[in-house]
Parts: sequence; C-alpha cells; structure tokens
Amino acid sequence: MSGEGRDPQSIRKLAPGKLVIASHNPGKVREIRALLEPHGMQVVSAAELDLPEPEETGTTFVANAELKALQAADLSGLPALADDSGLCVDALGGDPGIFSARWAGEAKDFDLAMRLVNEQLEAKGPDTPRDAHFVCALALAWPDGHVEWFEGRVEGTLVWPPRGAYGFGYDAMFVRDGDEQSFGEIDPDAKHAISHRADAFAQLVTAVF
Ligand SMILES: O=P(O)(O)OP(=O)(O)OP(=O)(O)OC[C@H]1O[C@@H](n2cnc3c(O)ncnc32)[C@H](O)[C@@H]1O
Ligand SMILES: [Mg+2]
Repeated sequence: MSGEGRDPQSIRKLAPGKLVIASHNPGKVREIRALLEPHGMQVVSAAELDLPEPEETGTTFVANAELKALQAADLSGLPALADDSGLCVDALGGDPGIFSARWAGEAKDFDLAMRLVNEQLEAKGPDTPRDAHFVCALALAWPDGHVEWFEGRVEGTLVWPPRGAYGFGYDAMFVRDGDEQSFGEIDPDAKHAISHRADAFAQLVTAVF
C-alpha cells in the first residue's frame, strides 16, 4: 500500500547498527525483534532506554507511527522504528481502528476490548457481516527528522468466542481469509509470515536494506 508514487531511489537506506523499537507493547516488540534480527540490526526497545510513551494525537495510523518514531529518534539519537496498528471492522465504520489500544482501557484488557467489538457487531443484528482487517503502519525515523513509512494489511473475519492463546491484542478473534485457525491459534512464526506486520515489514525490508 505504501511506497506508491515514491521513487525507490529516494528512499533512505538503514545502515547496520543500533535501532530503537519505539513501542511499549511487549507483544509487538517481540514480533519486531524477530523480523529485524535476520537483517543484522541490534535492536533496543523504548522500555530498555526508558523512553516516554507519547500521546497518540494523529488521525491516521501513519501519523501516529511517525510521531512515535520521531520522538524516539530525537531522544535517543538513534534511528527508530515505530508501529501503529489496529483492527478495522467494516460494519463498525472502521472502528476500533486507530483507537484499538484505547478500547482496552487503562488496564490494557483485551478480553474486554474483544468483547466490546463483538457486542457492537451483535447489536447490529444477526446477519451483520463480520469482515475486518488489521492495518500496520511502520515509520522509520532518523535523528535528523527524516522519515520513511510503509503500510501493510491483512483481511479476515471475526469469530466469537475468541480462540487460542498465542499472539496479543485482538488475535484470538481474527481469522485471516482462507484460513481455519485464528491468529491466536497459529504459532508466532506462522503469523510473522502472513500478518499485516509481515506485509509492512516486507515493504520496509525491500526498501531500506
Ligand atoms: O503504541 P505502542 O507503544 O507501540 O503500543 P500500543 O499497544 O499502544 O500499539 P498501538 O497504539 O499501535 O495500538 C494498536 C493496538 O491494536 C492491536 N493490534 C495491533 N496489531 C495487532 C496484532 O498483530 N494482533 C492483535 N492485535 C493487534 C493491539 O491490541 C494494539 O494494542
Ligand atoms: Mg499506542
């Protein structure tokens, strides 16, 4: 999705070395580490550097990813990669979307967030389509303020009750189109190959390494 209209020659390359993962979500940090380590990057997390969690004031996934990456690059003096992602449900007009983390409340309770999504779908009637997609925007920022961004997605359907203990967030209620198992039931390596994050990473890897 991203990169359209951008000249591949003009995309800044990432030199091997230290890279900050500008995320405070341990599930994401785990996935991003696994996706980056094969490319020779030394990954440090925002938590390890004690970086603050910025307020996500953007109105798009890309804008939020950019603000998180820019803040971490500025404070650390290192290139920084941020991920802003979420679940978009067609019948709910794209909600929870950029508010996916916020639907889980202060306690980051995703059993609650998944229940809210399901209740809102059920309130729309029994024949309401359960189509949804995950979006992942990645922003890579340098301390001089340069940013590259990429956006990936994966289409699927929401099931109820949630299934499986792998993954995080809304994984247990999401079944990718063509699959039988939810993202909560497939092991992490399998998810890395097919998820919205995998899609965005494939674009990033092609462009910046
Ligand atoms: O902002 P950071 O610190 O990275 O961590 P966060 O958890 O707040 O992350 P977001 O602001 O991007 O919110 C996205 C939410 O969408 C959900 N989400 C994103 N990717 C997901 C995935 O692969 N599987 C399940 N849920 C996902 C998850 O619950 C996240 O908390
Ligand atoms: Mg967040």
